[in-house]
Amino acid sequence: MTQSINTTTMENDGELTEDEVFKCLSILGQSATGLQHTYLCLSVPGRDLKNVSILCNYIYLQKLELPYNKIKDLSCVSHMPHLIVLDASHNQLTDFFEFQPPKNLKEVNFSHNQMSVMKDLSAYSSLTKLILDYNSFSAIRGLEKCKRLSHLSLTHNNISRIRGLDHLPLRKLYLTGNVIQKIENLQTLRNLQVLDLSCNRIQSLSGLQNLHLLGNINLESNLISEVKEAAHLHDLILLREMNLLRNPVQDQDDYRLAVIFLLQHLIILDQHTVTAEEKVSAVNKYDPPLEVIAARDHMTHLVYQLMQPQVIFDSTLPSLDAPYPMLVLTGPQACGKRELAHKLCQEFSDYFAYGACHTTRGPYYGEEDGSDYHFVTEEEFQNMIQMGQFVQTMQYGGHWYGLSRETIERVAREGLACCVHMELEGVYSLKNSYFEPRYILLIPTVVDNYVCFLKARGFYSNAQMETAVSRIDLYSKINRESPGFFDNIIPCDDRAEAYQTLKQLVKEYLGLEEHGGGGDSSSVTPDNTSTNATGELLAANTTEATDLMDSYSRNYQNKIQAQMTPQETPAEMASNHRRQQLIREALSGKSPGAYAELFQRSAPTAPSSLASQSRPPPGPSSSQMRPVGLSAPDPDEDSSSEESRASSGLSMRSSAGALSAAQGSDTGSGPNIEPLDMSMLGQDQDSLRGHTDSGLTHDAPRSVSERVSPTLPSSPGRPGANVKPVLPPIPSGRKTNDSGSKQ
Ligand SMILES: Nc1ncnc2c1ncn2[C@@H]1O[C@H](COP(=O)(O)OP(=O)(O)OP(=O)(O)O)[C@@H](O)[C@H]1O
Repeated sequence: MTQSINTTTMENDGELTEDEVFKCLSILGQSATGLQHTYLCLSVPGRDLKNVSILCNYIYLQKLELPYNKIKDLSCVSHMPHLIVLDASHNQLTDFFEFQPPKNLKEVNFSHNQMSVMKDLSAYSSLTKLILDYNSFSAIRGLEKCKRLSHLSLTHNNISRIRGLDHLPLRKLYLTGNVIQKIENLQTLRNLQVLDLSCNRIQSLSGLQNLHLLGNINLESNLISEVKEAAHLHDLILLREMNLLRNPVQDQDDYRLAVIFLLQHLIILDQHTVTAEEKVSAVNKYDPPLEVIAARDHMTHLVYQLMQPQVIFDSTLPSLDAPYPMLVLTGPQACGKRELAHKLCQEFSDYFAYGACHTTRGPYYGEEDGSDYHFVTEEEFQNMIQMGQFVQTMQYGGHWYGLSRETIERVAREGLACCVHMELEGVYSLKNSYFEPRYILLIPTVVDNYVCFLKARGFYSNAQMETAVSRIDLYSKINRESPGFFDNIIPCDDRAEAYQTLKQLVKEYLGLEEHGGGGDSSSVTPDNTSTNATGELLAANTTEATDLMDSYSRNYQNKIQAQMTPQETPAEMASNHRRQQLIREALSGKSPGAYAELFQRSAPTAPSSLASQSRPPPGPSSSQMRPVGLSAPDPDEDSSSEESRASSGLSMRSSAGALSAAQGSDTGSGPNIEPLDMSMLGQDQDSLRGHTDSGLTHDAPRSVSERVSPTLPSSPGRPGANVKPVLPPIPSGRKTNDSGSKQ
């Protein structure tokens, strides 16, 4: 198809001439085979044209570009039924689409004109792209029938409300530079992929929730002030790019990490690529894995403890090599662990005492202060943290729970092992400490029964019950994925049965029963091979459990880790063998004297590792504590035995001495324990974390077996008055004697 053109060359002021048209006309897209696919295009930009009426003659034009002119009248378009693309941007048009609709008109650009009112565009149903930037529109209207409109740009107008767009197939919507205050009426734009609402007055991101194809949102220069607004976009899993620059929210601490955490699919935030490190930091900060929580908890308490004067707990340090015996019952809330712990401590009162944790929750009916928990205020609890009094803490259900050093100490002073109950996070945390408890998981296996029990208790809201139930899976997962994490697992659907199993197990731990005598009780091996309690399973556990001479065989995890640590030298092995033999003989009554000697040498000895240094004093009530270096010289100390020195950590004695000297503690006065003022140190929790991350890396969470050399003998029993021969090494039996040390 050819266009006949009258080539009159006369040029009037601002009037488009035929000559000009001729020069600017082009035929695009002509196919090699013929003329069928021609695309007739006229482009006359920036000529200060005012009058383009001559174009009435060019009825076959398909693309008309007249930007940067001074055109006020475009009625000539009425004569172009084939027009597909029209660009009349940067002109002086005041009328909106004042021409007969070309049937196939698809793209129109009227930006930078002087239009103020959008009118009905029903007749322009082929429109796919409409650009109306920099006009004076105050309302969006007339687009209802534009059923093919996928690109709409109305930037820099006076639009105050988003409306009139319902059900349009828009993929790109640009509304920059208006006066919009609220994101509304977009929920039917299911195809929307790009949304630009920058430079408006928007305060909330609500209203975007259903736009599931959104991949790019620009909200720069708005009034969004809360990070939590990003949660409205949480379900937009295709969202890859977002811009919140120049919003008040940018001033919030950790804004970027918080948004990255809330919108984990983002690739670009505020025009910067989101790095993998940022993603990991965000998760660690806002939804840390249990290990991370525990490591932080441990580091916090360790640092607070280290800030206190260093003392030795003579009740819990009979030997540096002998971990204080503890039993931890763990499992989801109200699985019966507290009740079972009490029962066990009653029945085995010669061996165990209940360690009451501190909590900020109020007492339930019938709960007595000091018996189930020590009930304290939030302020008291925080003070205790700052005084370095806790071994571990956790928040559960909005309340704090913590096991204080003094709780353990109190039981230890009685010459008993401490039995506590706690949630999984507490277990993780304790595993970072130098304690080596046995962990028994009590797990409901019939969820319905568990739910019934929770309901029957009448304490819990639905949300609390849901949390408790959901944590069953958490415990199971840990048990599945970390074999040996728990030393034993006991189904607790039937409390009486569970107690029998627990009792049996404890007897075996204590060596009060023959191995494998589990009878009908039911326990599960740590690798969760079965829920059926058979004597075989118990026997398997029993073999493990009764080897109390070796703290490294206490659980599989320790064993695995021990295997990964450097092997003993032959000399060390021989030495350890001799010493273990000595201990065994002492326990069996053959040579108590030798064992007692060994034991006594080690008691007043300084900590042998940083972990040991962290055995510091909890609180002012710890009358049993002595600052390191203040202990009276042990008359029985025998410097002749190098082996004994090694086993009792003598190699660190000098450093402990230095510490006490630095404290000026040779006056003999007790330790002056002050709460740690972190602000004085210029440390908040986060910077504290930073310090421990960098400066204290040697204290980063590690397993016990990593911290204590596997070459050291472990778990010797208590000398002398050893009426419970195979009980784990309970400190010194001051319950009945040695009152002199309890001042
Ligand atoms: N120091 C601690 N560290 C971690 N978890 C703890 C600690 N002390 C208590 N818990 C656990 O916190 C959870 C909530 O304790 P709380 O006593 O309020 O619950 P409960 O409804 O009485 O249930 P339960 O009978 O299990 O104690 C329990 O699972 C409990 O074992």
